[in-house]
Amino acid sequence: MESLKINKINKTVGGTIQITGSKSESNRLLVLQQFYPNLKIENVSNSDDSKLMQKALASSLNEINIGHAGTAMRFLTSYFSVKENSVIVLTGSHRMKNRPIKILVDALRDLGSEIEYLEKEGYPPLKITGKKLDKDFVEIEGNVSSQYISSLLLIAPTLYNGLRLKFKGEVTSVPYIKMTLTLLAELGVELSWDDDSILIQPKPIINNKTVVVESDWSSASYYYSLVSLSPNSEVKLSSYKQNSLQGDSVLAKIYENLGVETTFGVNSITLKNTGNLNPSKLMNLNLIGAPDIAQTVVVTCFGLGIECYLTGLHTLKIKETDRLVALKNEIEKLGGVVLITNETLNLKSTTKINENISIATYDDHRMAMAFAPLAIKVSIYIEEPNVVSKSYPDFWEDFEQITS
Ligand SMILES: O=C(O)C1=C[C@@H](OP(=O)(O)O)[C@@H](O)[C@H](O)C1
Ligand SMILES: C=C(OP(=O)(O)O)C(=O)O
Repeated sequence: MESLKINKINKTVGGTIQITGSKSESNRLLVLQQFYPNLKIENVSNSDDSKLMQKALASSLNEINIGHAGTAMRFLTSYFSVKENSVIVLTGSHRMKNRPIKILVDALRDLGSEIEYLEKEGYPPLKITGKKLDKDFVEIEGNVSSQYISSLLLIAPTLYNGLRLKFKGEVTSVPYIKMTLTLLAELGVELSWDDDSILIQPKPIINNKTVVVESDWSSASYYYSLVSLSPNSEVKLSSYKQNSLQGDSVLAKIYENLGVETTFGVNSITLKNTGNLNPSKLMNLNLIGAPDIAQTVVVTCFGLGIECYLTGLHTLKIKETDRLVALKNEIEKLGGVVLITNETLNLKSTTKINENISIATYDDHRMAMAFAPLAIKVSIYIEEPNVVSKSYPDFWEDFEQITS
């Protein structure tokens, strides 16, 4: 097993980092570019997930393996369903074969798609026979993953009559649905969202358009954590904007309470440790709209010795790993106390952090990146450090640059 030792950081953290485009925005735009070839995309994410998406879209093979990339799996299921005259087997990593997809497949079948399960009912791999879909209304459950909804929305303007999508029950990770809708609207697609229904009008062609992808806010979260834990630190990140499509930009607000001030410049943000922290304060947050920053926030609070109570975490169980269990296991190795349910996490406040602990990463990029900032407090080992490439291949070089 490969493992990376990060020695306790003695320097004040500081520097400037350029992070590539959001993987969520990139993977949406890459699908849309297939429908609208006159769409140009700049600052595309260099993540494995976006490279896998590009490779899949360019592939002439009849079996495509998208590894651990959830958005690629979900978005391509709809994409290949409407790609006429194609028969594709869409598969992924062992974990992907255990991430549910039934809700999306049922919705696509209701619209007329031909999709078969090749192994376990409700899970990848899928055999998808592309065809023209002529229905224009579908109902879908919204509480398991917003990616199923985004996936349908991405093909919606290519359907002859567009699509009316009605939600059953509560909808999770809503900012990601808004991101999809905003990108469609930027391309000129007419749409509306009223209560439990989204209506997308057909749009067979668009005018020439260039979209510059904003850099990835989920990747920025690890610098928020570092700055919060490192007194007097200051880090500049580009290219970011105040009016973001990414729900994880809520970081700026959340970390105000964790001693980090965010200043928006031209295309950049500067994070500064203010030292304004009330260590007795309980961080009580609902992260239903920003599930990917849960690990970062928990580890920051642990490093600061602050109790936190996070809710809205039910989707964490079906991500790259069961992130609730993974967080509990690893924080408890470091000497913390974590109570979890299927949708909440309560970290108790502790003062001591065990040194030289080896953090398991469970094939989850965010486990590796979320625990790295604890090196401000203690020397730590990160197992399988290369997992970071799923979303942020340059993470370790960038981390090294500002911490040494
Ligand atoms: O649509 C997207 O780009 C994403 C939606 C979220 O998933 P869920 O909707 O499954 O929570 C998020 O966790 C994932 O990293 C990216
Ligand atoms: C959950 C994530 O990705 P996905 O669901 O696209 O695999 C993530 O990047 O944290």
